Amino acid sequence: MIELRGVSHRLGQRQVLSEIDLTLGESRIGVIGANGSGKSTLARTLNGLIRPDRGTVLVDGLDAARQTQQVRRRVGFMFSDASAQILMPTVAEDIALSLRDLRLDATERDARLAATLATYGLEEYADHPAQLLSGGQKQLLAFAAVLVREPQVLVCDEPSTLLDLHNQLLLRRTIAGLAQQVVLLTHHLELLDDFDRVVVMDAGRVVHDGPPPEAVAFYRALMGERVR
Ligand SMILES: Nc1ncnc2c1ncn2[C@@H]1O[C@H](COP(=O)(O)OP(=O)(O)OP(=O)(O)O)[C@@H](O)[C@H]1O
Repeated sequence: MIELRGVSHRLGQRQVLSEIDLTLGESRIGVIGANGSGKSTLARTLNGLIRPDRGTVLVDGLDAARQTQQVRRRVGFMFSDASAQILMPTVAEDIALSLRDLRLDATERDARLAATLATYGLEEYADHPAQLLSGGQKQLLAFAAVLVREPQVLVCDEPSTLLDLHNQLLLRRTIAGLAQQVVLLTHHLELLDDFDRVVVMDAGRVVHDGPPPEAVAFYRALMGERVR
């Protein structure tokens, strides 16, 4: 369970988040809104990547700004550019790096690595140069590297931006199959069809919060007004 209480944040002259109160308990939650509405900033507060100026973010009662290490074990974060998340030369090394700070014994570490490679169809690429994977495969590697840590929550910031239609469908299927709670920021509104809840942001505030069809309709109407 994630709770945001009175979360506000300024970046430069701009009030990027204003008094956000949210309790996020559903299994699949989408966050939508115009460019610059504050989605990424909000997402980054969920695992302590950004410490808000005011208010608190609690993950299972842990303060994301203070108990950051414990919160990061619970909340995995995926950035939109999968290439930027690749830190090691090969696929297996990159996934293994994610496990390093968990201090698992060698048997457990190898078992998790093997199971994760298999789950994401990356077994035959284990020793492959990670930067030479296709865009979709890099996305799968990014999923693997985050999920091998077995977080309880996965926050994905625009994971579909660079993907073709086939890989978007693959992403949708991958997300649908996850045991984790998922918070997904996206401009691909169709990814949210089967979600439990969609939060609409505008100018740093939550302006709508509800089931996907209503939330998407609200967002479309809001954007429609702006282009008139
Ligand atoms: N380091 C910074 N300094 C000043 N302003 C910033 C900084 N980082 C982001 N901003 C501003 O904060 C606002 C919110 O940005 P944020 O990335 O959270 O929006 P977003 O809703 O995720 O946008 P997008 O859909 O384009 O990814 C934007 O106006 C952005 O220009």
